Amino acid sequence: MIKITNLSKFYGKNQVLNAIDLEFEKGKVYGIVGENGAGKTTLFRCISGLETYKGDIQSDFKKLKDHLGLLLTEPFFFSKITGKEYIQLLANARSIEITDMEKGNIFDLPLEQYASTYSTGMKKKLALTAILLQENKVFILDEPFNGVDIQSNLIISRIISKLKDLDKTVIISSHIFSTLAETCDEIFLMKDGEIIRKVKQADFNKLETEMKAFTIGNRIDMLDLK
Ligand SMILES: Nc1ncnc2c1ncn2[C@@H]1O[C@H](COP(=O)(O)OP(=O)(O)OP(=O)(O)O)[C@@H](O)[C@H]1O
Repeated sequence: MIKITNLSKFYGKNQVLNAIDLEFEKGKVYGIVGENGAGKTTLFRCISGLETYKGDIQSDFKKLKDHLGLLLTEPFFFSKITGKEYIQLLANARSIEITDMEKGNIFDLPLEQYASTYSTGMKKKLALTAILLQENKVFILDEPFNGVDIQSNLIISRIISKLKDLDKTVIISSHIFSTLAETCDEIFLMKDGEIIRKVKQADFNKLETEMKAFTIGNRIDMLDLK
């Protein structure tokens, strides 16, 4: 279990997270939706220990970040590191020995190639493969479906279901509501750094309708297309 209490984050004078209270349980998949700039990535970075913050993040683990795999929206790789070396590097950080690299190569990536020369989607798939092979207990996936081909998206959906079955905690952000609705047990709606709705599976349809009405209702009249 991860319990976030009264979490706030400022960049200078700009408050980007405001008094967030959230709980994430084992064996559950959570979705975070919200417009661009709502604070999803910042929240993920705080949970992952990459940012300082005000408030409290408690977990069942002595050090949460030793059990957490974070997939960034745009993973970064140093030059002259092959896909294989990158996977090995992350495995070493958890003292895990990978005996059969090809078996773990779920997306069939060219692992002998430098990771920095991969395409956008390939980079995302490599970063995901590496955190999966780390045998983490908690996975935070920032827009995992974005920029990845259809077949790989299906694989990612299957992986998320499998992680749930393995009693892991999975937290995903996505702008594709239908994908989240198919995958998640609970969805949190963020706006301006706050969690404004916590919605269980039974009410996903209602949330989607509300979100669409809000967006279209406010914006469409402003369009003056010629
Ligand atoms: N390093 C930073 N320094 C200053 N401000 C930042 C920094 N990182 C993010 N922000 C600001 O924090 C706010 C939240 O950004 P964040 O990236 O968390 O949003 P998001 O919900 O993930 O957006 P998106 O859907 O576009 O990925 C934005 O106003 C952004 O400009």
